[in-house]
Amino acid sequence: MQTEALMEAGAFSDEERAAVYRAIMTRRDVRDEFLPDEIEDEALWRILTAAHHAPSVGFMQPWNFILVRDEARKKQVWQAFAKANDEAASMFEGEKAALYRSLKLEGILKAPLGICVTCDPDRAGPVVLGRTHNPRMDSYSTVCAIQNLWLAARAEGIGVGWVSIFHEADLRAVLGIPDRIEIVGWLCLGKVKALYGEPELQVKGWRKRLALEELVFEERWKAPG
Ligand SMILES: Cc1cc2c(cc1C)N(C[C@H](O)[C@H](O)[C@H](O)COP(=O)(O)O)c1[nH]c(=O)[nH]c(=O)c1N2
Repeated sequence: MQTEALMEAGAFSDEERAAVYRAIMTRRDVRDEFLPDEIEDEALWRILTAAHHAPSVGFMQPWNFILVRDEARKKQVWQAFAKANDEAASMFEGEKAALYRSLKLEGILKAPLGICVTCDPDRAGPVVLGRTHNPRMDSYSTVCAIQNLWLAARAEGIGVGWVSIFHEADLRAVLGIPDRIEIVGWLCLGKVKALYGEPELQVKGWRKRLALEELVFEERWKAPG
């Protein structure tokens, strides 16, 4: 062990621990609660720094963050969403379809900042430590970065909404993203008036949080029920 490279690893103080869990429990996906106020550069950089400190396979750090503030560009992104969302609505049936159409599933135009998070599979060369047997590991790493960003934003009082209802090719065309780069998420960021206390999809009757007890198994897989 290279002891000179190690840091202290004890549990956090009660207050620090409470703050970490508070960020986790009160993080919400934001669609409609955005305020128009700009996010300060310092806060944005702290949030992006948190994202950049996520774990990544082979420490490849495959992410990029494309910051989009231009209204015309956001309008193009929204149009790509609107097309896909219409298609999505037709995939549900009956009451579910009606409920789907009543949901607002993005804040692309309302949020002052859009961030397209991408994954570059070539960032660390063709053979990556840890990705040798599962090529999806670089995408998973990028998702870890998004989660760090989401939690740091919560601590900064900034809301984040993840929008995934797009044809990837449409977003690629709008943002000039080359084919070899994967688009992992479109994030809407902005200060917020308030947040839902529970997931909005639960509040609006789409789906409830599952009981953790039914999801944790000892030793062997168990079919539900
Ligand atoms: C990969 C991925 C993709 C999406 C989402 C999340 C994630 C992780 N979510 C947000 C999702 O609906 C939300 O996280 C859950 O409903 C739980 O709510 P809270 O995040 O706790 O508020 C989401 N929400 C939405 O309104 N439109 C969308 O396109 C998406 N896409």
